[in-house]
Amino acid sequence: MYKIEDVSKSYGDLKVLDNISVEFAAGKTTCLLGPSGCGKTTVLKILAGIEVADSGTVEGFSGEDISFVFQEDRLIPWRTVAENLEFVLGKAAEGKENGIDQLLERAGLMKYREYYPKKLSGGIRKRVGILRALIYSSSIMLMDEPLSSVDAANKKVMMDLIKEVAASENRTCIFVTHDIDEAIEISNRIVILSDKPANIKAVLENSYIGNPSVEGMLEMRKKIEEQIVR
Ligand SMILES: Nc1ncnc2c1ncn2[C@@H]1O[C@H](COP(=O)(O)OP(=O)(O)OP(=O)(O)O)[C@@H](O)[C@H]1O
Repeated sequence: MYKIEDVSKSYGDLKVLDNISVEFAAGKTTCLLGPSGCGKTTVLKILAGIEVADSGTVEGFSGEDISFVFQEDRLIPWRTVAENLEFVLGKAAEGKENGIDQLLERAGLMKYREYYPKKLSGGIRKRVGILRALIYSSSIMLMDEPLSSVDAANKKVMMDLIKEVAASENRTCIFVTHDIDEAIEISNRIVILSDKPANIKAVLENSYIGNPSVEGMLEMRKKIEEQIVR
């Protein structure tokens, strides 16, 4: 089990997290859903060890292989798309060209294989960043609004890919978004955060995931909206 317990964090006088406790089920996807600026990125950074909590405990993350999709893309500018993907494989890259090409094909990005990042749109750079997180054989994926500048059709393709890799490789995924539909589509559990200082408003088990019924989705959406307006 991965978890944070009673975690608080301030930046100077600004209290961002107020005694937050969340459990993240291993091999499942947990969504952190909350308004812009409430502290979602700060939670991910604490999980990754990039920021340190002022108080509270973080369990299970240290020493794990983590892929982190940052809000802004962090592709290496002097490497092509394919080289950016190869890079995270390190020595394991040999013989993996097929895997890289399959992933590029699935994501509809094959034609950008030899492009350098500066020639790509923001949305395409984000999609390459997601592929990089998927191809790296991490046990934990931390994703910070990875689909924010991706158009609707490609969003669907990327979500299906993330779900497929997370399920087939039993990865623990923590996915940050402020988009309710994304949260419903991708996660097993949805943690709803209140505005600053962020605290847990509700934790909903998402019975919709993997169940394509529109009614199920609408019902889930209603449950979330009830928590958000409260
Ligand atoms: N290093 C920092 N120094 C000072 N303030 C910061 C720092 N990082 C974040 N903040 C502030 O803390 C608050 C929470 O930021 P955070 O990025 O965690 O929110 P978020 O929920 O991820 O927001 P968004 O959805 O807009 O990315 C914001 O008000 C932000 O301005």
